[in-house]
Amino acid sequence: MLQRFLDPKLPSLKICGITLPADAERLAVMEIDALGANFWPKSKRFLNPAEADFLKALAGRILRVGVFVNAGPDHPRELIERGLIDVVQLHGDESREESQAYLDDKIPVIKALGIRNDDDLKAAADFPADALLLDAHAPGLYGGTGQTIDWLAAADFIKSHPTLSIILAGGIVPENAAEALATVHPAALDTASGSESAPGIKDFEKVAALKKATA
Ligand SMILES: O=C(O)c1ccccc1NCC(=O)[C@H](O)[C@H](O)COP(=O)(O)O
Repeated sequence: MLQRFLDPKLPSLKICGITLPADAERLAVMEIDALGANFWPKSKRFLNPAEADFLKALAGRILRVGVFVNAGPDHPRELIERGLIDVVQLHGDESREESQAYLDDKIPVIKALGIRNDDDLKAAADFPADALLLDAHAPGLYGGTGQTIDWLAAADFIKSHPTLSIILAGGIVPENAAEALATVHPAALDTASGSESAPGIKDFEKVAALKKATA
């Protein structure tokens, strides 16, 4: 599933920040490629791992990504072992070594990077991960801000690094998703605030419009 999700010829959609079992089920029924569940306790979209067993039933139907911020090595692995998630998304200040350790353990890993400028993009190029998620720089918040990054710079970066798998995040909404794909050509789009009616509550009119724009 990860391979299909990251295939640049078939742009994918990841809906991040799900908190409700019914929303997760509906995303799977709609054949959305991936969902993100946020296990950072300070997120407005925090999903308590003790209440996340509903993710098990979605195995094989939708790629399940667990979002972590500076969680250390054990917590993400525990959720993988519990069968709740397929992929670890490191969305904090995690080091190259931490990310490499997931690759060494054959655990799929996405590293999110807050992008301010070209230097941040250059530094991203050799980060060890299955995919890089380019997000807006958000000190203290880390993600889910609705802020966009410089799409033209991201497009240049992708063009000059054709072997990298890049997910574009930050301020993706139904109104700009098609343009984001046409401009940047990422393997996938990722959205949290652009697909909800309130933090952690998905708006399925927006989800349907996002799916249409990425189809
Ligand atoms: O959404 C959050 O609250 C969040 C908090 C801390 C780290 C990551 C977080 N979200 C992860 C995502 O993958 C979001 O989709 C991404 O940051 C883009 O968010 P948005 O601009 O709201 O679409």
